[in-house]
Amino acid sequence: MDEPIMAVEGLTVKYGSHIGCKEVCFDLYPGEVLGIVGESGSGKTTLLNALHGRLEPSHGTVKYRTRMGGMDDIHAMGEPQRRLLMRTDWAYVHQNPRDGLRMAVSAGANIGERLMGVGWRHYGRIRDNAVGWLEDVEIDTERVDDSPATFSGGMQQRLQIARNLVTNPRLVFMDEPTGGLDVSVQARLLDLIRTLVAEKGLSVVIVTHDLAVARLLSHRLMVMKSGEVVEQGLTDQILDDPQHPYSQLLVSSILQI
Ligand SMILES: Nc1ncnc2c1ncn2[C@@H]1O[C@H](COP(=O)(O)OP(=O)(O)OP(=O)(O)O)[C@@H](O)[C@H]1O
Repeated sequence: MDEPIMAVEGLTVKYGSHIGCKEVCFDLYPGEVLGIVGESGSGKTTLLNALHGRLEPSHGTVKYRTRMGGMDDIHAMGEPQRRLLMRTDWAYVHQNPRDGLRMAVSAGANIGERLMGVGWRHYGRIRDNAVGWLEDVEIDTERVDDSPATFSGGMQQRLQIARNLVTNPRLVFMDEPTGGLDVSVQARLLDLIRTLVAEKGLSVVIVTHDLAVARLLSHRLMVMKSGEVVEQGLTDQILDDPQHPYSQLLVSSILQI
């Protein structure tokens, strides 16, 4: 079996005396998609932010397997090293594409500048790559010089995904990537994400309150309530036969998924 790409132990975040998330433990393996589900306020975003270093834990560790093969504690490393990971190995897809895109520059530049950030310099190659990615995420390549501000919500989200994946990250964090979109747009986007994740063998941690999204994308699920993980396991197992009363409540609140 592969070695984990991320290992999380006893991760706890407090806001003053208030618990954001408590004693979270899991290993994430290459190519695995982990869904974090739970109602609003259950600690999903707190956990996601602690995983990629934006939030400092009160205790516990998050270790990440670098390309060199070692496991580095991401809270012990310096900010420059974390930023480098964010530019190269990691990607972050925000719920609101405006938080992950630069609206003042063209769609092509949104993709191209990530490549420049990892050292690409040849304009023609950068542009060709950007155009290729627009095709991959089903955006009309004639729109390459348009500002994302002129795109629909679904197009903006697809552009954000292209901008994130162009540098071939190994680990992608997603925060409600289909939230706020129409159901039909959501379905197409989910399909695209599922295809890209499988094709590129990405490891993904995805936060969602939508169990249908979790069912479609994730191999494994973690159910959170009041900052604690109340159940974790294979997605199908949890959704078909939830053991914890809170998971049972979540699942029964969905009529059909
Ligand atoms: N900056 C903060 N300061 C104080 N408390 C916070 C802060 N951010 C979150 N919390 C609290 O921590 C708990 C977990 O919040 P969090 O945002 O992680 O939940 P969530 O599951 O992501 O919710 P949502 O789905 O609504 O985004 C909540 O009780 C919330 O009020």
